[in-house]
Amino acid sequence: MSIPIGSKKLDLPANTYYDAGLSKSCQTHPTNCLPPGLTRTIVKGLLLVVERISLVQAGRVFSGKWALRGIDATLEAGKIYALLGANGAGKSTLLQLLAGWLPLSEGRILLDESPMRPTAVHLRRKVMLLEESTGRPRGVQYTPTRVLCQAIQDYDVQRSGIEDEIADWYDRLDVTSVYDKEARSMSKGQAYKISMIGLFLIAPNVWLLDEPFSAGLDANGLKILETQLRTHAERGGIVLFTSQWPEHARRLADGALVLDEGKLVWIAPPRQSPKPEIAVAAQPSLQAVLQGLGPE
Ligand SMILES: Nc1ncnc2c1ncn2[C@@H]1O[C@H](COP(=O)(O)OP(=O)(O)OP(=O)(O)O)[C@@H](O)[C@H]1O
Repeated sequence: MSIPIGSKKLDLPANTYYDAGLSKSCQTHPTNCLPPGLTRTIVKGLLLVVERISLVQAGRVFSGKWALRGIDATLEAGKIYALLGANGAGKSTLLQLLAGWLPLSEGRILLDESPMRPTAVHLRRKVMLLEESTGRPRGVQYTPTRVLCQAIQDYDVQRSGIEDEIADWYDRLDVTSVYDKEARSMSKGQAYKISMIGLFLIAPNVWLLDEPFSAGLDANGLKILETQLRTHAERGGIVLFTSQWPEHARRLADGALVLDEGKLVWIAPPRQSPKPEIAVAAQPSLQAVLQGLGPE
C-alpha cells in the first residue's frame, strides 16, 4: 500500500502482521487471542446492515466482583446513544463487551440474531471501539500510518482510492506532520485523530467511543467528530459513546443509558425526568447525572 502524504509517499509492505485493530484484545486478554492470521481468513461480503445490537441479561465479573450484571438493552440502527454513570459504574466494561474484546461472564450480546464473542471475528468486524487513549500503543514503534493500515487490513477493507482518502483525512484533521513519526511520540489528541481516521475509513456498522470528548481533540477535531457521528447514524449506523457530561447526551444523543454500580438504572431519550424512586435513592454522583440529563 502506498499513501500519498503531501509531496511524499509512504510505502507499506503488504501482508505484515502488527498488533492493532481486531487483535487489540490479545494485548490485554491473552486467553481471548485469535490464532495468528485468522483476522485475514474471514469470509468476505459480510458487511450487511446491523439492525440492532442487544444485551440480554449481560454480566461481567472481575476477580469475583460483578462489574456489570443483568444488563438488558437494545441499541437500534440509525440512532446515537450516550452511556453515562459515575466513575466505576461499568461504562468501559460495557463497551469492551459489546466490541467483543472481553467475554461475558453471563448473558448474551446479539448483533441482530448472532451472538458476539471474542472469537466471532466476522461480527467483531461490524463493530469498532475507540478508547480514550487509543492509537498510541505503548512500546510499539510503528508510525501512525502503519498502525492505520493494519487496522484497514484487519477489517478487510478493500476499495480503490483508500490511500487518497487517508491523505484527505490527515489534511482535514491537520495531522499530516505526524504521519511518519513513531506512534508513541504523538500527542494525545493527535493519536486520537489517527484512530478517528481509522473509524471513518473503515466505518463498521457499530461505533463505540469511550470518552471521545476527553480525548484531547481540538475544536476542529471535535466538530468533525460530531458531524461524522451524526452522518453515521443518518446512514443507518449505530453509535454509542460514554461521557462524564450529560450535556453531550442532551445535544447529540437520541437515547441515554445510565449505569449505577454495574446496573442499568435508566434508559430514555435525554431531557426526560427519571422516575422519582430512582432519583430519590440515588447517590450524589448519580443524582448529578440524572439532573444533567433531565428537563432544564
Ligand atoms: N480488568 C479489570 N480487572 C478488575 N476489575 C476491573 C477491570 N476492569 C474494570 N474493573 C472494575 O469494574 C468496575 C467498572 O469499571 P469500568 O472501567 O467499566 O467503569 P467506568 O464506568 O468506565 O469508570 P470511569 O468513569 O472511571 O472510566 C470498576 O469497579 C473497576 O474497578
